[in-house]
Amino acid sequence: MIKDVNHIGVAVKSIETALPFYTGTLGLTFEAVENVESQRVRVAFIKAGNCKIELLEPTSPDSPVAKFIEKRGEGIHHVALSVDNIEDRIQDMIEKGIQMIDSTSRKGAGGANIAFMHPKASNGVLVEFCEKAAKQHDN
Ligand SMILES: C[C@@H](C(=O)O)C(=O)SCCNC(=O)CCNC(=O)[C@H](O)C(C)(C)COP(=O)(O)OP(=O)(O)OC[C@H]1O[C@@H](n2cnc3c(N)ncnc32)[C@H](O)[C@@H]1OP(=O)(O)O
Ligand SMILES: [Co+2]
Repeated sequence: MIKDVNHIGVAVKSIETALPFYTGTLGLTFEAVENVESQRVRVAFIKAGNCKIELLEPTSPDSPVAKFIEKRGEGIHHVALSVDNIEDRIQDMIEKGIQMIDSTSRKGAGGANIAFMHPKASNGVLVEFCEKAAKQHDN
């Protein structure tokens, strides 16, 4: 089942430069920063009620986020939806003819299982399915 919006990914050139706007100007709470090697990004999570903003800073020039910034500049990169049973959700999409970038889940930030849908399949929006690691609590 698709439950709610887990986070909004925002591509930034530098977390250090971008963070003060979210924490200082907007007054939101910084949660954690983490290197996600498999995606070649450093991420910072900022709590916004029940949702999060995920700042994505590329750690390699050929990473998806670096390519995105080069083509489109900084900005909203993806919408992550919380799901139960991610492998079933992926299969369901594939059966419905939706182009998934990941046909099985990968490890994302905080040990979550994640999978991306191609933006061409979802009106130009990169959608991430996100299944929380067993240890994580709800938000
Ligand atoms: C840490 C983790 C977590 O939350 O736990 C994360 O979020 S990691 C977040 C970072 N990881 C990822 O994004 C992994 C999944 N993404 C990818 O595999 C890639 O970025 C693709 C989405 C397949 C695009 O790669 P590709 O090499 O095809 O690049 P490309 O520049 O040629 O893009 C092909 C077409 O997709 C569009 N496109 C590219 N990135 C897009 C995005 N974020 N949102 C909407 N459209 C996008 C391009 O403008 C282009 O459209 P036109 O053809 O019209 O010009
Ligand atoms: Co994400």
